[in-house]
Amino acid sequence: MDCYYKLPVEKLAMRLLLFIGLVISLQFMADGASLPDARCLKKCGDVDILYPFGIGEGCAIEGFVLSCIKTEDGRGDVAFYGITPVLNISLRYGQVRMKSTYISSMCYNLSTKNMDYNEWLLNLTTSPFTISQKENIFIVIGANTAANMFGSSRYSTMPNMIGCLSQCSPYNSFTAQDGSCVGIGCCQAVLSNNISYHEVKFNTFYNTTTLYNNRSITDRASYCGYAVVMEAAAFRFRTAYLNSTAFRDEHNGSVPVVLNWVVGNETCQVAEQMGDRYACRSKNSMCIDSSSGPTGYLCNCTEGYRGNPYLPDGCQDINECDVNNPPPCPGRCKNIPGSFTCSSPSQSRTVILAVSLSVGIVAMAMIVTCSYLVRERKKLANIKKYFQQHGGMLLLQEIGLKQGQSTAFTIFTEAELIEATNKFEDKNVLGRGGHGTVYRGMLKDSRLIAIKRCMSMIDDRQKKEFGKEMLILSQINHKNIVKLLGCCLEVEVPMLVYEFIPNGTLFHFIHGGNDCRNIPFSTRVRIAHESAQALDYLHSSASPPIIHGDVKTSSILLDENYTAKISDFGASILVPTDEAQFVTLVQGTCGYLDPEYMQTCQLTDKSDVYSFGVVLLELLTGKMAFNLEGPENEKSLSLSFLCAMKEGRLMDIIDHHIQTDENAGVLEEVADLASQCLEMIGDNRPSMRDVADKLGRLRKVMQHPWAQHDPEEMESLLGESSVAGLEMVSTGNFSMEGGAVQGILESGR
Ligand SMILES: Nc1ncnc2c1ncn2[C@@H]1O[C@H](COP(=O)(O)OP(=O)(O)OP(=O)(O)O)[C@@H](O)[C@H]1O
Repeated sequence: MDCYYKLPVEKLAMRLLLFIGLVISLQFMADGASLPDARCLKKCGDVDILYPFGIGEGCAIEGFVLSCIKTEDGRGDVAFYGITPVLNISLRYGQVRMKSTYISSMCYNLSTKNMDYNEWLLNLTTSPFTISQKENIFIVIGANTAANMFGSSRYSTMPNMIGCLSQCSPYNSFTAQDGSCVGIGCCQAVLSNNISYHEVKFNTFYNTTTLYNNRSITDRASYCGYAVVMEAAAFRFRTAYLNSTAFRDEHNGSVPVVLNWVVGNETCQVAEQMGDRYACRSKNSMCIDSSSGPTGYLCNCTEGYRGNPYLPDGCQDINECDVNNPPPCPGRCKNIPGSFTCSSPSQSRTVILAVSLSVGIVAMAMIVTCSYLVRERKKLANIKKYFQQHGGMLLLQEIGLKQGQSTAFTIFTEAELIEATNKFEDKNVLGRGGHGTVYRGMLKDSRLIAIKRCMSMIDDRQKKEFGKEMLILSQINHKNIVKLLGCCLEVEVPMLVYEFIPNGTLFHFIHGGNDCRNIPFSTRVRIAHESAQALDYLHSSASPPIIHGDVKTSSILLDENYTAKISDFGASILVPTDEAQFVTLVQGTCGYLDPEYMQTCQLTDKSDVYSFGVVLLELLTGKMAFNLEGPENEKSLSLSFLCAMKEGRLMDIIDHHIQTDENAGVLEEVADLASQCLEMIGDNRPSMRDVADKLGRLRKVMQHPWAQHDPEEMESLLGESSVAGLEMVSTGNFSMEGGAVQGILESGR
């Protein structure tokens, strides 16, 4: 608004000098300042209370104690410094923004017809605060107002005086304008330095008395003049301030003012030596000498940190890579304490590649290790499972009980057998049977072994009893039976470990090569006798009795002296003690199978006798038990033999190598014995004991050729009348027995 009226100049000497609530006689040092604890308020109203400020004693450094007071309407809180409300606190710049009610004014008093002067002084001398020179400005508002500000600094004895005159029409020819404070209705002057004390004085020569007196009847305007130190950025002149109370009203009787503050009364250099009294507590903080005076200092967080430097650990690392948008590097940004590093895109790629590669390798190594561990664990679980499944525990118990007895039965680990056979190498295969493959192996103590690795598992009943049965079989100790040394139970299908018999099978001996047929008769009878003794032992002396179940020339092995050794009885079964439980297991080999067993499916010791009869026939004839390629009536050796016997053409079928005069009698006896073994009805067959005895006697006869010419001698040798009719044979070379067989074979070649 324009100032049109000229008021008589009247000096109203009303000077209000108030010593304000901000006058604080404080030692605003950090001396022994207590740190705020959890109960100290962190906020009051909208103001964040940042240490060294605090609400109440114990929460602030001396001189920075604020109070949190309810607003008049009771709705909110306001932080006060003394009687002055705090607007906000800046730690970084060491400033506090406050509401200043120290607005000096001069207004025309209707009753006294004079000007009323209301002048303020502000004394901050003993406080840590100074009025910021940079942020504040001295303002004089009025149509005809002149005011001086007398200021002083705590640090200087030099007074600081500023004067400002504001005039506008009608006191001069200029009209005031909104936003313009150039001496027309509004005058402003910068402070010469940071001041800790100031007082305002109006020049009474300039007043609005004339203007008031000249006003029209209806003009009720209040023509006041104002003088104030306030925040420059918060002030914008309006002409309405000239003829109304708008200036005071607008700011609710107060204006913002910015104060500087410092901690301590010393310089950084001194403060840093003060130990506990040094206010910069955070380890990532630094001291800054005060810019508002020669002494006192501020604390700031060092570069790369932010937070409150006045608190221990108050300065926290800034993650520059996160906070900067765009990020501070074109490549890969990596935050490090107090800073960050950048790697160029290509470096980043290399790093990424290297990292991914290492992560990949580590992951791979972990996967391999894990799968190895899982495999090993599974393997161990399987070992345990199979071992238990196959009756290993029972077997261990039994072995424990039988300790001290002569049995040397071993439970082999799979690893031992793998090592012994060089990982079941093909060149160690001794032969492949119907149930599996047999490998030669050598144990650590240089003992040779034969390992039977079966293809399929035995049935469930046998599974449970397997270990136990193995132990029973291992106790069989007969010179003509292959010794079962042990077994391996920790695999799905158990493996059997036998003593190694070096000279192959009887089958191979008879049918194997061109000269093999030329086996002396005595050797054949010896082998038959030894085999019969072994079977008799299984039937009669083993406890419990054992049926071999698969007697054939390929399950009779020959040792280094060509002594017969019955093998493969691991597949045989123990004779059931309960008669009702006759075995219904179908086993045996074509050509050797007991015809009665074929009908009844009941395997008995007489089944072994029948099969042995076929072995006898192979020894006598040199023919195979079953010849698929032969004519119909000659396919089965037993059938063609029985036929020949019946038709009286025995010699047609007997191996011509052994058809000598001296052999004839015993030959017929053996043939007769074979035919008895081949009886259709099991009960009509002799027992293995009978067969073994007879073969034994026949061997004696052959060793005493003279007896063949003396029926009495013969009878006593044979020990039975049936051989009375035995045809006497001339003396042969009977000395070529046992260990001499090899010599025979060699001389026969
Ligand atoms: N203890 C051993 N010592 C040396 N060789 C052996 C031994 N046991 C078996 N063999 C060899 O392994 C071959 C296969 O044996 P296996 O007992 O599996 O055969 P099979 O009796 O012919 O067959 P099946 O298991 O069907 O009865 C035999 O023919 C023999 O040559």
